[in-house]
Amino acid sequence: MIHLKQGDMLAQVGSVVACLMFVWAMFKQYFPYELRDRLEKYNKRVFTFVYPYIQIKFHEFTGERLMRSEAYSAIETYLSSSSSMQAKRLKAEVVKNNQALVLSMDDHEEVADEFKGVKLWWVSGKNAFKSQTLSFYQVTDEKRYYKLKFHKRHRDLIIGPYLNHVLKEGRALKAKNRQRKLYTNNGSYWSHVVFEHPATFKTLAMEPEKKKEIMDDLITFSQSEEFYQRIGRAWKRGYLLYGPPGTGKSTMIAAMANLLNYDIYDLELTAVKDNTELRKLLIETSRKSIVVIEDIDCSLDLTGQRRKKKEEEKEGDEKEQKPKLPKEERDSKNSQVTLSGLLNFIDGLWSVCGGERLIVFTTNFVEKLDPALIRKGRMDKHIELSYCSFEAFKVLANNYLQLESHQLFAKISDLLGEAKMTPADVAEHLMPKIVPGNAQVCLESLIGALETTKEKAKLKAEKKKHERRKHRQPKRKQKRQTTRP
Ligand SMILES: Nc1ncnc2c1ncn2[C@@H]1O[C@H](COP(=O)(O)OP(=O)(O)OP(=O)(O)O)[C@@H](O)[C@H]1O
Ligand SMILES: [Mg+2]
Repeated sequence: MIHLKQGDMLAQVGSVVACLMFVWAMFKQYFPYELRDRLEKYNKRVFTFVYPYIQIKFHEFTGERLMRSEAYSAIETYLSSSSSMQAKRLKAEVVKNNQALVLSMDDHEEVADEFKGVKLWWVSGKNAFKSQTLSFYQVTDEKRYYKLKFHKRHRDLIIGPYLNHVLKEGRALKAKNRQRKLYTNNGSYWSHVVFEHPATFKTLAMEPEKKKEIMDDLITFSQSEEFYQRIGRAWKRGYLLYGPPGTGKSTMIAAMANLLNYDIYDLELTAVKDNTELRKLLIETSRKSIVVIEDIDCSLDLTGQRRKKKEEEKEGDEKEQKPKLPKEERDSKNSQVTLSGLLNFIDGLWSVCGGERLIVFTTNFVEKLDPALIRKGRMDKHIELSYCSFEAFKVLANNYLQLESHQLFAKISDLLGEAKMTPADVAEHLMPKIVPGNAQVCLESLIGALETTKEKAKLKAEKKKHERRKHRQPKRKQKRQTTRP
């Protein structure tokens, strides 16, 4: 970006022309009708000849409800890098939990930009209005805007590719700088806290190849805006994380958010009254977000409702032409989130919202879920998080004890092959408790726990076998008695 005085000159030429236009508007009524018409016709030509520049204004607040314009805020961020070099008066804002400072140009400053060899100018301005409200103090409303100026011969380049470039760069910078949030819903309203979970894929205990595959999948997804647009599909991807408690499903969601810089929306379905509320909540999610429904099997009777609905439809067919209930009555009967409501939103709603979104379901019992809910296309990737393998243990040992290898690793490797222990339980033993940093004590404690688990599993299996045999014996006796003459 470069700074040019030409922008000031343009403004001056512009104001002279504007004055002339004003004078013309005041006095044109004194001209004879025919002459006025002819002059009016040439007026525009003269104006564009003298001042061949186009101006576009981007207001900070738009719409009836005066929402902060997304374009304005993207431009503000985009210009922050150039304005800190060019503008003389700057505004400073602290972002990312007081860890970074972002500078943007103050009001009535001007910076120049260049795109594909074409020069253009951005001016920041504000209009001040006296507020209508009665108050002891005089209140003024300030309406800020950015004005973009460029030569009319570059109209197509600027309105198309350049503005796209500005919005894209601005959004990307904003995503990088912003403080991420964890949202939870209370009924149909989201409330949020700052999201600062330290989990990353590096600290996630999992087989390296599986981890790499998931990370690649996520990164590919986040870079595929054009691909999704080309194939005409909403830019979203569904993940189903399943496995026993304590195997890292929630930890993986935090790692996903940290990898992609997304907000997390932890959706409590049981607190959502009906499909309308569900739709409202989902429309309000940000452009880069992960919508999480934990323990989907417990969230609602999602599995049953579909079946019930099918049965109702069947009954309806049988009874044929039964008079329909009025709409309100029908709605009040269905005033709960249904499986079909959830499926509709996964399939259709996001296609109109734009932005990149992940939807993640977690469950301890994948077999309980309705196949329609988790079919490919809805839940694109099914990831099983299971008991701790030796590879996963090595990650935990590195995280907790900063150990790459140890003489006890071989024994632990054997035991992990025979005993089922979750990463959460393994991690519990790796917390230095007695002597901080004493790896030997931690590893021995883990070996003790693994041996106990193995022993317990063995006893359980034997007990089961015994019970099965006991169960079979009376049946055999019964059979013999019935077959005797
Ligand atoms: N794969 C893992 N890698 C690293 N830490 C893990 C892993 N699995 C579990 N942990 C540790 O165990 C704790 C519990 O894990 P987490 O909450 O992610 O389990 P979960 O699978 O979501 O369990 P639930 O099904 O009960 O919700 C975490 O705080 C984390 O420290
Ligand atoms: Mg969990």
